[in-house]
Amino acid sequence: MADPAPNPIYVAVDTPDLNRATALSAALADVAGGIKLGLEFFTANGVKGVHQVASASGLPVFLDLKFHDIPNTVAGAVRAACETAPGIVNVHAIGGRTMMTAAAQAADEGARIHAVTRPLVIAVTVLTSMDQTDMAECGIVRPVADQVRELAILTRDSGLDGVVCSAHEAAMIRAACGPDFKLIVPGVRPAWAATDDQKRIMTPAEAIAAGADILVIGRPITGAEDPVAACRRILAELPK
Ligand SMILES: O=c1ccn([C@@H]2O[C@H](COP(=O)(O)O)[C@@H](O)[C@H]2O)c(=O)[nH]1
Repeated sequence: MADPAPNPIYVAVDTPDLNRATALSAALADVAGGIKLGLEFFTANGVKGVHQVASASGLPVFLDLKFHDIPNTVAGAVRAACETAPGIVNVHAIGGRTMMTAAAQAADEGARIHAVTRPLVIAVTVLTSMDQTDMAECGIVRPVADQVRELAILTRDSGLDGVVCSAHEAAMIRAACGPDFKLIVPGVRPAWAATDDQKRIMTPAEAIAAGADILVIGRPITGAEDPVAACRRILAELPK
């Protein structure tokens, strides 16, 4: 019999509170596919905090620090991040080809230095909290989808493993970058959840149908009265 599809839900545990993050991650161990730790958690708790959450849940960790700096600095950050044994690390695609290539090479080196499995290296295209108006204010006036497409192709050509994008661009990137290119999709909102600051959103079922490999979902789960029940409810909404 074929292996069942992996649980695609990575819960964004966005809190500076190590005890809360640890308890939440442990509670979600049976209903989530992974834990996503970002800037808020890492700034407060660092490498030790990541180890604590990872061992509490036993789930893979997406270390979402979105590095964007000169190539040498990003490479050093990716090498250092490997100490946390993350399943996924990421950079901003807008940092360009040389920076992304350096990040990919640094993941090889970091995995060797820290004797861990090499993490996937992913690039953020355009943040899901931004729409056409936000982009225009930053001087980017072409359609968001065109910007995302060009950055996704640059990411693939730089040797990275995939991108962070909204579900709106998932099918287009899948067609442009191929079946093995990982599509990690935040900005996911069940019909019953608030939109918050996300602008390019889709429901979990729509995002999977569009081709997402991983759904990053935070507040609809972590802000719920019963986060485990909320995660289960989302899981039940996904196509079987
Ligand atoms: O384009 C992006 C890239 C990263 N994120 C991160 O995903 C989660 C989403 O949390 P919600 O509470 O479900 O909105 C959050 O940690 C962001 O930093 C993103 O939203 N969009």
